[in-house]
Amino acid sequence: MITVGVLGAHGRMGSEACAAVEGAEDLELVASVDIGDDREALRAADVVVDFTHPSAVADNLRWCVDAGRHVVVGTSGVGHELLDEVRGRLQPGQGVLVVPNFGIGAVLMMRFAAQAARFFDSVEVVELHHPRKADAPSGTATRTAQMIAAARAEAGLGPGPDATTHDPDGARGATVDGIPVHAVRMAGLVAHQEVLLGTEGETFTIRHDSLHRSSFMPGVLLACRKVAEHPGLTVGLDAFLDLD
Ligand SMILES: NC(=O)C1=CN([C@@H]2O[C@H](COP(=O)(O)OP(=O)(O)OC[C@H]3O[C@@H](n4cnc5c(N)ncnc54)[C@H](OP(=O)(O)O)[C@@H]3O)[C@@H](O)[C@H]2O)C=CC1
Ligand SMILES: O=C(O)C1=N[C@H](C(=O)O)C[C@H](O)C1
Repeated sequence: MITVGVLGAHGRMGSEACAAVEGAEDLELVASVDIGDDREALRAADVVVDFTHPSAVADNLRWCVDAGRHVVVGTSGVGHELLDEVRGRLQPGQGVLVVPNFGIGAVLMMRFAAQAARFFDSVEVVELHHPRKADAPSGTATRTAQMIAAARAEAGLGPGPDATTHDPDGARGATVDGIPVHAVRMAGLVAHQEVLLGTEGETFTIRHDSLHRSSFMPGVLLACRKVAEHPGLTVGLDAFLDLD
């Protein structure tokens, strides 16, 4: 039996994760912690799962690592600096898994986007989410853009063609590692993303839709089961899936 604690337990993802853990025969939910609660309860957990807020995740992650817990981070907004710091804080045998998106389709979308990126002149990312989301661009879009940029750099490709010289309102969107990223917030949506690729006479669109937060739960449970078997810091669920 693997014991699990959830941070952000009252939130949209945290509550879903608590229910999923409670429904799994090989996992036991031993701590449900939300804002204002004492994190000490998490010491009873082999694995702590964080679904809190981009402004809270760094402090939580430091606390969990220093408490010697294995950690699964679902919260968005974990940047390179924090990853480097965490790597240096880890104790031998301790596993931390940071997952921009637990959906299997989203993991594949990111992979396929990176695979396709070198074959097209242009590539842009459009992420679409529910309007209660705190951060933009999404963690998934950021990770996708980073993977695309790395693949293009490896192939010796730079940014896509773009004649824009006048964009006073930022209509061309943000850029992540040089890749344009656009964020839509709209009532009725959950979590969606399109990767648009184009070259002479041809376009290619990769789209993923999470229609319900249950889509993330198989990935969350897999992460809880496997994180202790992967000591060190891992980014992305890919490493825990047999994708090749
Ligand atoms: N990796 C993935 O596959 C997915 C990741 N996410 C990410 O997960 C995060 C949470 O999303 P979501 O569940 O929709 O957000 P919610 O706002 O619904 O839930 C967050 C919960 O965490 C609580 N909280 C905030 N700060 C702390 C803290 N310091 N300690 C403990 N609890 C805290 C909030 O309390 P209060 O409301 O009182 O502030 C709230 O109950 C986001 O970063 C989101 O992007 C979401 C979906 C999938
Ligand atoms: O806030 C959300 O809802 C989601 N957040 C994650 C992100 O920022 O990528 C994952 C998914 O997109 C849902």
